[in-house]
Amino acid sequence: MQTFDAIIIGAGQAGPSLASRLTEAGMTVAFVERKLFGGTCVNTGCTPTKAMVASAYAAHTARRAAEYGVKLNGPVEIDMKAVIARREAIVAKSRNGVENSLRKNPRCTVFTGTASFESRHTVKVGDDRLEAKQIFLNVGGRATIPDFPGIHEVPFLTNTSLLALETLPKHLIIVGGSYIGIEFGQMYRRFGSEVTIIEKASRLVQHEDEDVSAAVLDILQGEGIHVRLDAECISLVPHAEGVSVGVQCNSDEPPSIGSHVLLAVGRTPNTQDLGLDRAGVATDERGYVLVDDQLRTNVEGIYAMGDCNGKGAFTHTAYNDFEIVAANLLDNDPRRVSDRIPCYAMYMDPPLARIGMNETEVRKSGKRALIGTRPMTRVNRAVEKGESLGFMKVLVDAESKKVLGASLLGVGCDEAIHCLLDTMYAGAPYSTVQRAVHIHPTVSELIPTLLGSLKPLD
Ligand SMILES: Cc1cc2nc3c(=O)[nH]c(=O)nc-3n(C[C@H](O)[C@H](O)[C@H](O)COP(=O)(O)OP(=O)(O)OC[C@H]3O[C@@H](n4cnc5c(N)ncnc54)[C@H](O)[C@@H]3O)c2cc1C
Ligand SMILES: NC(=O)c1ccc[n+]([C@@H]2O[C@H](COP(=O)([O-])OP(=O)(O)OC[C@H]3O[C@@H](n4cnc5c(N)ncnc54)[C@H](O)[C@@H]3O)[C@@H](O)[C@H]2O)c1
Repeated sequence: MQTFDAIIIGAGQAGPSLASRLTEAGMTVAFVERKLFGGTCVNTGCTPTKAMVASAYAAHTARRAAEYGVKLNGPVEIDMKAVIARREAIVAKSRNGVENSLRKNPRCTVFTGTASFESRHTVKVGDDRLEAKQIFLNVGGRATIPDFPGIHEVPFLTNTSLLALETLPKHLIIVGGSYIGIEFGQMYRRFGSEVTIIEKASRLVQHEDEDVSAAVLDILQGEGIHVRLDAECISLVPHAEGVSVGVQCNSDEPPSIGSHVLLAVGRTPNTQDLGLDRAGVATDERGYVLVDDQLRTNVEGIYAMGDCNGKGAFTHTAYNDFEIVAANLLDNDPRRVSDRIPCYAMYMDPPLARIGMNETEVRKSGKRALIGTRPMTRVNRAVEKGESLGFMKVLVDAESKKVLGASLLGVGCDEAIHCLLDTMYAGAPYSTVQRAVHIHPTVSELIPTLLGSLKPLD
């Protein structure tokens, strides 16, 4: 048995930073990772996809070159091997950075393998048995593999295996019309694949407002992506061209025939092989570790951070979990999950940025509110760049005058939205941003104008 002050399981977005803080505070740490340092975001999530989104954007802009008065001496061609090499160079730098910082840390001992609990304070990794009073879980999640009829008869792809594909799919069928489906769908369309997105809801990104879903659909269809909605019953059958994806059980709607199928229907937490029952750690029915507002599980000394606790599903929420745990344990600062304001972006082009409540949620809440909307065609910078698709929408509490939330779909909106987000964190009224002088020409400069257009939400 090897004894440490702490054991951290999983090198995702929270664990490595926590290892640093704990060892700086003089503690000894056993760090366990079974596969790739940096976890999902670095290896199979944010970093590789955003690197490929950048390549796809370059291809898209090159195809539009003539609109900008730029001549190309031939059609735009994609070199997938070069796209992948660029992506992998970016990923490797990040992954190696995380791994090296852990291995170089003299107070941190790295174990490679799958960790599972033997009891509340002991964990097994291969032949090693580790013991600590404090144990931190940062085990993340993986693509959900639904139990579709025929699923085991076709070679389906997930976000991980698609990244390993070196050739361009002739026709990529994507099941799931949310973040992963849309980001990959637009990217592969721009690389030259035919793409069909199949979604069971009656609209794409169903958790967004209807006008946002409609604008996203328009943009994707405008690039030649086929979208099939209300797909209630997916089935998979091998086909001479690859795979046939049935969408309905009770009607004779034709299936979609493609060369490859990507499953993008959500994530499953990596908690089933952790032996949580042997430690007595409680999970919900989907396998997410139950935690309180300071990320403590029901067992003293065991904490869960990142996607595996179901309180967030993003890199920034996983990192914030590290900050919360470190602040409570080391800084005598009672930070809490409930202090954070929901925020995220979907990296289609143009990006969709979201903070706080959307219009549907505000209406449901019954709050008296003000709403402002503006099309991106009113943003000079977007027009000058030739990228004026999308719109901005902001909601404000009619009484407190504080920003309730915003949905910004447009070029640069993933950055511009932070002036509203920071106003929310500051607890300041919307007039603070409305009166701020923003730089011309930027996308952010339309936000004061947007706030000047607020009207009662009827
Ligand atoms: C395609 C895709 C694109 C994404 N894009 C974005 C984006 O643009 N922005 C954003 O904010 N989020 C994005 N996300 C989500 C983001 O990747 C995750 O929210 C984030 O990585 C969660 O981090 P984590 O620390 O919870 O766990 P992870 O990063 O998943 O890390 C968990 C680690 O634990 C290890 N592990 C698991 N079980 C064990 C065990 N028993 N023993 C030892 N090690 C174990 C795993 O190998 C892994 O390395 C994306 C996700 C995907 C799939
Ligand atoms: N930009 C980002 O921050 C980013 C990018 C990619 C992924 N992510 C993270 O990864 C997670 C997973 O993303 P995701 O897109 O796989 O999941 P998701 O849960 O966001 O969306 C899944 C989609 O699949 C649909 N679906 C579910 N079952 C279906 C079925 N049987 N047939 C057809 N459609 C079905 C759902 O209606 C939904 O639209 C997200 O929650 C997000 O946190 C984030």
